[in-house]
Amino acid sequence: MNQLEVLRESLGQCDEIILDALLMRNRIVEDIMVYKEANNVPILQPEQEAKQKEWLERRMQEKRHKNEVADVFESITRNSKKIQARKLFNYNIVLIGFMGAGKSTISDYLKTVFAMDIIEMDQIIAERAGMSISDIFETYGEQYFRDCETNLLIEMQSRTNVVISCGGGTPMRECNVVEMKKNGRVVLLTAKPETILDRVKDSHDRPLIENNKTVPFIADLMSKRREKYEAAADIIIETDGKSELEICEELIHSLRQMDAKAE
Ligand SMILES: Nc1ncnc2c1ncn2[C@@H]1O[C@H](COP(=O)(O)OP(=O)(O)OP(=O)(O)O)[C@@H](O)[C@H]1O
Ligand SMILES: O=C(O)C1=C[C@@H](O)[C@@H](O)[C@H](O)C1
Ligand SMILES: [Mg+2]
Repeated sequence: MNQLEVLRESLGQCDEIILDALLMRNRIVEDIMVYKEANNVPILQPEQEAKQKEWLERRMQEKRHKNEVADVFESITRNSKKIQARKLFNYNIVLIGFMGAGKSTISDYLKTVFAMDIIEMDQIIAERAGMSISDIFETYGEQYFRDCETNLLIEMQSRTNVVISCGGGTPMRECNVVEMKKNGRVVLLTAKPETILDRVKDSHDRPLIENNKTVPFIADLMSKRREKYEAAADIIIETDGKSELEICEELIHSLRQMDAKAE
């Protein structure tokens, strides 16, 4: 063997070690999930990721290829999150609820903890149309916008482990609810009108309440929509006074309970 062949063989041995370690690591990630569920330990422990980052930082001090190694570990972490998510859910999570209930906030958090892809329905429909939601309503009418919502929900049925953050009015159309449920569990996020007002009072991107940011107006619109929201929901989570972590933990727990009953 010449030197090049020897080096290539050594590289191959390294790859074997990495591959075996990765396969073992992935199995352990799944085992941890099983243990947590069986022993009622919180599924989400974000402090654990911070500890792993600190460990890597310490181990790589003064070492060469620090950035390249950090990049590999980032990918390992991201893929571990995806493995955890797939172990928990083999469907999409569809978030519905009133403006300001926290659909986008909770989607972002689920992306952070489970590396799930997010579908912000309003944003995607606006991007595809090349205009704002208000302009779509004005130019093509609400019916057209609702058709876009229905088509996007149908499109998402070919995906799994995606978080779909619906528009506030998406579940008002019955056929949208039918499409959501074909490959998704529907999670209704709620909050009291006072909480909603407090959350949305400083933003100006919600045309339906822009000129009516008062508790009575929000309460009235909410009560008109409540029945349809609740009818669409597989699970309901009250978000008042709860952190993102608490809401997501409750969401995971309730979905898992629901899946266990269905089995
Ligand atoms: N659990 C929470 N605790 C405190 N603040 C929250 C919580 N959830 C959301 N918020 C805040 O409330 C505001 C509205 O939340 P978010 O944009 O996620 O609502 P949304 O349901 O996506 O609304 P929309 O239907 O208008 O898109 C944001 O500023 C967010 O930071
Ligand atoms: O509540 C609604 O009906 C709407 C809420 C927004 O998310 C947008 O989807 C649109 O402005 C309609
Ligand atoms: Mg949103």
